[in-house]
Amino acid sequence: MVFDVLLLSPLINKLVVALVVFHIFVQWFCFTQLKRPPGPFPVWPLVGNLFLLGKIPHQDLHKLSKTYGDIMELKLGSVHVVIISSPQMAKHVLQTHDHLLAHRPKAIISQSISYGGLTMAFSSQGDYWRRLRMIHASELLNAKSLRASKNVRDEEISSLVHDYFQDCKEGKPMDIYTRSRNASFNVMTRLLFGKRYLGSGLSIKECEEFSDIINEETSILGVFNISDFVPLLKPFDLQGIIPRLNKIRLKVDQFFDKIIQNHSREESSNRSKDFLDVMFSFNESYGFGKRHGDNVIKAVINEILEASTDTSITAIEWVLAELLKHPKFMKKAQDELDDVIGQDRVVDESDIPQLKYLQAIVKETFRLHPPAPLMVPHQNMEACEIGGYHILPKTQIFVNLWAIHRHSSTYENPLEFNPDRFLQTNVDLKGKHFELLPFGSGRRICPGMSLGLLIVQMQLARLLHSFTWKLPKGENPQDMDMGEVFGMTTRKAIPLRAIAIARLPQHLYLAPQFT
Ligand code: HEM
Repeated sequence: MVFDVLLLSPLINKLVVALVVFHIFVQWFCFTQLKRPPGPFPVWPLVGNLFLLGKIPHQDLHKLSKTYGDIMELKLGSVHVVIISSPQMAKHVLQTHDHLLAHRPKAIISQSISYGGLTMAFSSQGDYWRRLRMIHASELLNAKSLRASKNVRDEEISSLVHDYFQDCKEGKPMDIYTRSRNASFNVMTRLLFGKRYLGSGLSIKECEEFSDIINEETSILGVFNISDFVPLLKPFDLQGIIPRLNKIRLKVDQFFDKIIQNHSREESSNRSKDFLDVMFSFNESYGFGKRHGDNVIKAVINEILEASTDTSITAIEWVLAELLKHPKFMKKAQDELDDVIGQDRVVDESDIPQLKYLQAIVKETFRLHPPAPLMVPHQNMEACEIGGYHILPKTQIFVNLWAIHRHSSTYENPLEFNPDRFLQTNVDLKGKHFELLPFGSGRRICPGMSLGLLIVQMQLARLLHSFTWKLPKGENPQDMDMGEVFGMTTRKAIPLRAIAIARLPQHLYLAPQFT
């Protein structure tokens, strides 16, 4: 109605046309004065290049990079965005100019979920962020802490294998993502505050509460919020995001408040120190009051749970999907497991270094299906240069792993799933080889890389060693849908369901005795 009135007025029409022409002229002028990265032209007022992005942005950006190059600039609404699509350019961003480009943009959803930027991923570089990284490294994620928590991982994986074994007798297809997620959630909640939450035999109400929170958070974190890019639209909240965020925040508050209270009550008893205790000391050292301190704890614990489970389970689901699609690689992995482990014991974490083929499969899957294909956006506060191009201050930098991992300068037949390509190379996943960066690189590199890798490699080793996997009757490997759905992590659009058939002696499937 409003648009109709506007369009009917010739004067307003002329004014709009004049403004658009002026806007395009200003852009052209600025563009020719400074050497800015190439990008689609013209850039429309208000929306910029927003209409170029569809449902799966990393794939759209990959296509655009074929026209505009390995570094390109887009304007999404009023925000300048630079997209990095080659290993060489990624090295400029994550190594050469890392110190300038490791800030984070403030977005409505991430600010709310992180209690206003109190988490590691969404706080800007500075003392608070540095100290958070330090305590994560020294108290939870370093080699010594990982060795100390081995029994927790062993128990949860054995429990997962036991559950699969019980259910596989019926020969029904099983949902891989949900089961695997429960196992790694339990690992994390036990490390963080000494409690198992998800899975069989536990308080149904608490489990459901917890599952709900996590599902809602995962789903909203994957929403592309138009108000972040077109601030004029912010008051209208066209996607109805604010009420959803308020609801989530209330649930997260209630859930974690209970955990913090129970933990404080148990303080006097003789339990061993966990990560919540570490966070209480962190708050004390900063002199945070009760209210702010509790928010810090809720934000940080919530982030670890989100960051650690969805990413690793997404990877596990993709590996199994690729192996079901390419049974010859599944056979090679199982032959290796039989050679190294045999069939009269289960896999142990100490076996992983010898499982070279399994490691190659994991690398190849991370290459084709990086769980976070656009990483977490970086930002520069000051103007700088990348690869000879001028970058305006406060530009959002997206490193497109999906494009980098398919770059023809590095990979032969880049679209083909072929783990053998990693057998003769020294390329690892630790952020030093810019052609394979599923965990990022530089100062923002994923602090949970070692734990994430352990979860992925161990679950896969146990699942492949313990079971033969088949697609449900009537489903053909060649016809398997490998489509993606964009979100906080990029999952398989059609969740994988597969049939497991036990392949080891029965006593290797016993339920663990939880410590
Ligand atoms: C397969 C598993 C995982 C993958 C693929 C993964 C991937 C990533 C990526 C790509 C980033 C962004 C790097 C950047 O922006 O430059 C990141 C950041 C982060 N990850 Fe992970 N991650 C995994 C597991 C974990 C685990 C197990 C934890 C915690 C226990 C964790 C905690 C974090 C945190 C806190 C950040 C933010 C770091 C910062 O901004 O300083 N991740 N991860």
